[in-house]
Amino acid sequence: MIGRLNHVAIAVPDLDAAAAQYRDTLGADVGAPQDEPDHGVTVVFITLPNTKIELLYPLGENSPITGFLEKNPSGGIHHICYEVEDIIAARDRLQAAGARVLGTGEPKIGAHGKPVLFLHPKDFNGALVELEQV
Ligand SMILES: C[C@@H](C(=O)O)C(=O)SCCNC(=O)CCNC(=O)[C@H](O)C(C)(C)COP(=O)(O)OP(=O)(O)OC[C@H]1O[C@@H](n2cnc3c(N)ncnc32)[C@H](O)[C@@H]1OP(=O)(O)O
Ligand SMILES: [Co+2]
Repeated sequence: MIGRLNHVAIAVPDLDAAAAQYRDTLGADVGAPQDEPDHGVTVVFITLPNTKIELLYPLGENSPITGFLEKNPSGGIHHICYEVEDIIAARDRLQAAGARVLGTGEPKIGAHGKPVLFLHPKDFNGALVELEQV
């Protein structure tokens, strides 16, 4: 059911410094910061030949990554995003298998303008999983 790895997200305490490090030190193709108010984050996408890295920084007062950064003040890998062809079919299959879909259970539009859902990290080996319909 899951397809390609769309991105690996890293929560960072300083978005400009992290973007500069990927651009200047690692020599990567780094995009501009994008505010995602529906998700409570500002993101910077880094395009690699085979996938993307998503740098995450909290936006607003109820950001879902505030607690994560408090626990990991130097930053850390926050989630992995897999592509699916049909996000509703994927959600229904996962819920039938007992996995917890986060939020309302209805997909939101993600940073690429496509529907996304998140799965509880405790149900997936401690790794928060995002699904993106492509
Ligand atoms: C723009 C979009 C896109 O790409 O298109 C995005 O990615 S938006 C990316 C940002 N959006 C999201 O993350 C949305 C989905 N996330 C959420 O709903 C939340 O962040 C949760 C994953 C439910 C965590 O919520 P909260 O921070 O309140 O958790 P909590 O402190 O109660 O944590 C419950 C347990 O989960 C663990 N936990 C929390 N966040 C985790 C993470 N990212 N990876 C692995 N484990 C994690 C905690 O350590 C704790 O374990 P212990 O109990 O063992 O200590
Ligand atoms: Co993401």
